[in-house]
Amino acid sequence: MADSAQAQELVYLVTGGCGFLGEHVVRMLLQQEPRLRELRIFDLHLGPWLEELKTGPVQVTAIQGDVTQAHEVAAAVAGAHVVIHTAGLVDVFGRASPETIHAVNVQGTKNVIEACVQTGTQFLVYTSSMEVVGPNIKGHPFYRGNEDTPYEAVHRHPYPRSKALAEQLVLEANGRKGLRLGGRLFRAIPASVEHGRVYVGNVAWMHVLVARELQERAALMGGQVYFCYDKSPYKSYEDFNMEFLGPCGLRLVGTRPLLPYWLLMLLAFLNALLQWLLRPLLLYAPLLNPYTLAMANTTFTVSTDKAQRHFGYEPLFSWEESRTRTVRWMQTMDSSAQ
Ligand SMILES: NC(=O)c1ccc[n+]([C@@H]2O[C@H](COP(=O)([O-])OP(=O)(O)OC[C@H]3O[C@@H](n4cnc5c(N)ncnc54)[C@H](O)[C@@H]3O)[C@@H](O)[C@H]2O)c1
Ligand SMILES: C[C@@H](CO)CCC[C@@H](C)[C@H]1CC[C@H]2[C@@H]3[C@H](O)C=C4C[C@@H](O)CC[C@]4(C)[C@H]3CC[C@]12C
Repeated sequence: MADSAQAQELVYLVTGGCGFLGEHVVRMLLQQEPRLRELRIFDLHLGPWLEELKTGPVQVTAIQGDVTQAHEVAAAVAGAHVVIHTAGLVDVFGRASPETIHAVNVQGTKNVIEACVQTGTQFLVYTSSMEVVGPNIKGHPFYRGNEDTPYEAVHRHPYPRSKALAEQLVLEANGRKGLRLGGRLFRAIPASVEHGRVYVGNVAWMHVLVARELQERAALMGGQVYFCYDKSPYKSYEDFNMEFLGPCGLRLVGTRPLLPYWLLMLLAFLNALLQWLLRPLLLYAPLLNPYTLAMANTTFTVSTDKAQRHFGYEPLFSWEESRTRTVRWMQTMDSSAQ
């Protein structure tokens, strides 16, 4: 728990607070934000683990709600000093309709912004996504770029489109008055295709830090975009995954893709066709579709220190700690699944 020497007077709201990132943000706030008086956790699905948080000095308020419902959002936001908006629908597999993705990611964000404006919450931190930038539909690589690197962001897929629209809304609102195994995997992606990954604990820490520093440095930080980053190595999507799957007993076969790209693309399109044909009967949402294959085969990594320069961000977890914690998390997930 955070040091209680400082006055506890702040009310934080975390939307999507029971999600993968949201839970880390919630726990990080309780550990790292000494000024916290109340922590509101707003989510469509509340987790049972929230109960264990209610024994500490900070008032933890669980709110079951839907960001697409403006009145529910307004009620949750009212009186909060800071809102960290992570609630979102992450779907590149075709599980949800484009309309649903838009309703949650765009309209939901609109509702959060309007609630902040209407109830006078000055500080809003929004969790965007690398896909707001790319890879674009032309497959242009983004090689170790930063927030200022020019890149033609062109999207047709519902998820990146929704994230780009939502991010734009947030930026436009800035300044508004009145916001295991022993298996083998067969390489399918060239090892040379770098993909950016960041440990969730460092992403959560960056959210907490930016929310705190934004209150003191609004002139500098307001309206800014910050890439999340840490010391995670630059690797292909599959090689990076092996950092965690290897210790769990899996092995990646092949130094080069075992199947030619055209065959993977054919399989991806067959999956998309099957998804379309089966939709009236059942939800078929495989990992491999034209969009995910293009994502996995397009170099997209960042190299920046903007967050360090603007608000002193340094990753809280080293690469070694991040890897150890992730492997441990995977092993607990595997044992609970058995
Ligand atoms: N996981 C990633 O790799 C990644 C990378 C970049 C950005 N993001 C962004 O981070 C945010 C969190 O992603 P995550 O990986 O934790 O996903 P997640 O699915 O684990 O968490 C999302 C949370 O939002 C909640 N939610 C969904 N719809 C809601 C609604 N209508 N009303 C209220 N709550 C709702 C879900 O119940 C869930 O708890 C998202 O905005 C996502 O776009 C995720
Ligand atoms: C072709 C397969 C052989 O192994 C590999 C398919 C991998 C894909 C399922 C993933 C490749 C890139 C991933 C996405 C990327 O890491 C960034 C994302 C942004 C974030 O906002 C949400 C998750 C995701 C879209 C992520 C999803 C999984 C991939 C497409």
